Amino acid sequence: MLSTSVTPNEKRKALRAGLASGTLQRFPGAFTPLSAPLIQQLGFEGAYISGAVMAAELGLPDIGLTTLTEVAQRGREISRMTDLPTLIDADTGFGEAMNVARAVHELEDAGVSGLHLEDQVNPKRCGHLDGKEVVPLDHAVQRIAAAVAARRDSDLLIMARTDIRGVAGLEAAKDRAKALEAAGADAIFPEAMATLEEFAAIREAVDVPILANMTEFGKSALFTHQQLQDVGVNIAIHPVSLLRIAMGAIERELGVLAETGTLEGAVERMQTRARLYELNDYAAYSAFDEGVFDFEVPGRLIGGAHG
Ligand SMILES: C[C@](O)(C(=O)O)[C@H](CC(=O)O)C(=O)O
Ligand SMILES: [Mg+2]
Repeated sequence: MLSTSVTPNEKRKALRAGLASGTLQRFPGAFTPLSAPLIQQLGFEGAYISGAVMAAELGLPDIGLTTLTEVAQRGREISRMTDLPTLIDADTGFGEAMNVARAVHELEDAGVSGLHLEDQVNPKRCGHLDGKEVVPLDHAVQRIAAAVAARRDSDLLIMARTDIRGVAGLEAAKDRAKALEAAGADAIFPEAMATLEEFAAIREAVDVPILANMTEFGKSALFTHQQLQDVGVNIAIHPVSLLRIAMGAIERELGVLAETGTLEGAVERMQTRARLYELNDYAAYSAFDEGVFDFEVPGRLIGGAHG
């Protein structure tokens, strides 16, 4: 009820343990706070909080227009709704090294378990588009070093994302991954890897956990969790999938309403009221009410029907 009873530090420790377990950690993108308990109930190991989704929900393209305030707020809203670890997209860190430090503090206070910082120039773009640019190595290293130095909880996971593969190829991605690991990154997010062999090459290049981004309509084929685990990937994200599924269904059913004037025929495909109330733990609130409003003072019942 209200919020998870698992503390941010407990989630951070769970994230690190999962990444070290040798079992692929599966992190679908929670596109709303309500989708976080669904991810948990279906048995996934964590929830990803996508920057592209936050931008899209605001009707913005994924080019770094969301503010740290908006991102931290969403990180808090989603993290409070699940016992699972949450990994958030911190884009390029909202500016230079000092801005990165501030972003780490705000996201840490929001209760996320980990964050990733990318080496794109500002304004950034989706990592699966062409025409990206990355900052020089020393600038990318500076961002990670600033983040590692700024965190107050040493269990907060600082993940370095590099977009350089799409700019300068796989060898450059291996070199940059090593440098970012040396700068203190706890994990590496090699963006837009094209094949399983490329993931295997990054796996061989670094000792820290690596992430696979299984986003649709991008540069990577949609490998299965088993395929990714077999080449040593430690965590797979499906960042925008839930938003895409939801918006696809919404567009289809709204079309039916526009055409027929009723959604009667769509009800069977909808989430039921009962299921919604399960997800937001409605019963716990009723129990809380009863406990509070039927509080008994000797000789007198306060609130409820008698208060
Ligand atoms: C992972 C990502 O950074 C995100 O914001 O979710 C995006 C996802 C996408 O655009 O499909 C990305 O740059 O890959
Ligand atoms: Mg992003």
